[in-house]
Amino acid sequence: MALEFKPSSRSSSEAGSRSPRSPLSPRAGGRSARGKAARRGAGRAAARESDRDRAPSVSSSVHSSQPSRESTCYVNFDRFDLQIENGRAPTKLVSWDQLLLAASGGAAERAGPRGEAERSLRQAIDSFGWQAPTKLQAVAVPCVVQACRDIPEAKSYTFLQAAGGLGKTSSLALGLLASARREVCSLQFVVVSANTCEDLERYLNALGFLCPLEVAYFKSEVSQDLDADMDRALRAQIIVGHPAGVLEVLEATREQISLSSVRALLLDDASEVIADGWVQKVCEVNQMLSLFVATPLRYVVLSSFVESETKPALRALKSSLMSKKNMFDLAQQVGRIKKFVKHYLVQIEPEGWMKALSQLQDMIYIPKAVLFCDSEPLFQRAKLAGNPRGEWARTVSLSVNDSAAQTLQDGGSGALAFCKEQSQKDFLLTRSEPNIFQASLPRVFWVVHFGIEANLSWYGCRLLCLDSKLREQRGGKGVQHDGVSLLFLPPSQRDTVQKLERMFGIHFEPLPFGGFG
Ligand SMILES: Nc1ncnc2c1ncn2[C@@H]1O[C@H](COP(=O)(O)OP(=O)(O)OP(=O)(O)O)[C@@H](O)[C@H]1O
Repeated sequence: MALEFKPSSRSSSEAGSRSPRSPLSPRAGGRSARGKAARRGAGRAAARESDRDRAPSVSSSVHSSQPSRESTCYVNFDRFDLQIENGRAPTKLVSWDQLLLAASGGAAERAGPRGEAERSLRQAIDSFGWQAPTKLQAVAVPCVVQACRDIPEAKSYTFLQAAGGLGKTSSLALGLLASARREVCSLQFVVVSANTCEDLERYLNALGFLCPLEVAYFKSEVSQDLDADMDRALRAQIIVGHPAGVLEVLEATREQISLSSVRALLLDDASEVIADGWVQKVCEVNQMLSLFVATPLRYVVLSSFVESETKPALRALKSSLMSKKNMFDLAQQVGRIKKFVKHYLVQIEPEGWMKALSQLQDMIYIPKAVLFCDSEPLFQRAKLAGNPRGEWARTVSLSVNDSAAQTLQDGGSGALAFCKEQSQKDFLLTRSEPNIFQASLPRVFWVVHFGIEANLSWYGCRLLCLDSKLREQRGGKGVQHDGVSLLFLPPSQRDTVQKLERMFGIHFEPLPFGGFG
C-alpha cells in the first residue's frame, strides 16, 4: 500500500490552500505548554504509530506536479516519502558502486583527489559491513548528492520523511561525504539539528576517516568556548550543530568567515527542530548564509513522520526557508491581529478597481491605507491615476513606494513621507515588499489589496503593516477603528477567496453598499 504524500497545494511558497490547518495557523511550530521532553516523547510515539501504519512492502509511486507551474516531484514509498523541488527523483542506488557514479555525476572512474575521496568512502562503507544500501539510502543518498553537488542545476529543496532507524542520518553523512569538495578549503555545507549531531559526528568520522574533511561541531545551544569555536568555524568545510550554537558562531565570525562557497543548508530531524521551537534560529542561519552565498542556497530537510496535524508545520518550514522569513512567527502575528480586522471583498474586473476605490472614498471615511498591488501594469496604472493630475486624484491621493523607480523622489521616500504626521496623502501605493509588510505603520487602519498574486501568504504579511494599536486590547487608548482589509479580485478568482479563508481562518464579506459590480 503506497501512502499518498501529495499536499493539495504545490506552490513553492506553500501558499495554496490545504487542510486541515493552515501552515500559518498559530499552532504551527509554536511552543506548547508541554515540556520539551514530553513533546519529544509524544512526537516519537506519534512517529512510531505512523511507522506502524506503514507496513513494509515493495511498492512505490511517483508523482510529478504539472510542468506548467513548477516541477515538484513527489515520491511515495511505504516507509518514506520524498519531495524534490524543481527536479525529478534521482536513480536509486542498487549498490555502493553506484554511489561513486552519483557523486561523479555519471563519470565512470575519476582520477585525482576527488576520485581518491570517493574510493576511500567506498572502503569506509565496507568497513561498516553495510553490504548494500538500505531501501531508504538507495533513494536518500542520491537525493542529498543531487542537492549538494557543485552544479548549477542542483535541486533547490529536497524533503525526505522517513520512519526512525531506516538510515536517514547515515544517508545525510554519506551524501555530504560524496559531495564535498576536499580541495575547497572554505565552508561548503551547514547542517543543523536539535538532537542528531552526535550521530552525524559518529558517521562523518567513521565514514570519512580515510579521507577526512574539516568538520566543526557545535552541538550545544550555547558555546562553552567561543574563541575556540570561532577558530574551528573559520577552518571548517562543513559545520554541524544545534541551530542556536551554529548561529552564535556564525554571528561571532561574521566579519571573518567566508560564506560564499556554502552550497546547502541541511536539516536533520526537522520535526524536532520545529517542536523544540528552533525555527527562528534556523531562519536566522538561513538569512545569514543567503546574504553571502555566491549561488542560491539549496535545502535538504530530513524528518521523521509526524502526526497529520503537524504536517502543515513542515510546510511552513519549507516556506520559511525558501522565503528567508520565519512563517511561524508570521502566523502568530497574523493570529494576534485577526480579531480586530474585518475582511471585505469586491469582485470586479481590475479595470474598475481604482474607480471603485474612488467611489468608496467619496461615500465613507477611509483612514490612512496601504494599497498593495503586485501586478506591474496595474501598479503603473494606479500610480498614474493617483498622481496630482491623474484621473482619480481628487478622491484618491497617493504616496508611492516604488523601489523600482529611478529617482529617489519616486522611490522609498514615498513611504517615509506617508508615515509622517503631516502627510496629506490617503493611500500608500506599494508592491508587496518586506520592508512595508513587516512594519506596523502609524495610523494605518486599512489595507487595500489590488489582487493577490502568486503567493497567497502575502495576504497575511500585508496585514502586518496595520497600526500596531490594533494588536492592543480593544477599547485601549487611541483605538477608534476596526482594521479593514479590502480585497479586490477579478470575478474569475473565486477559489482564491476560499483558499484565503481557509489559510487564515477568516471570512470575507461583501461591502455593505452596492454599486461595485
Ligand atoms: N546499508 C546498511 N546496511 C546495514 N545497516 C545499516 C545500513 N545503513 C545504516 N545501517 C544501520 O542502521 C541503523 C540506523 O541508521 P541511521 O542512524 O542512519 O538511521 P536513522 O533513520 O537516522 O535513525 P533514527 O531516526 O533512529 O536516528 C544504524 O545502526 C546503522 O548502523
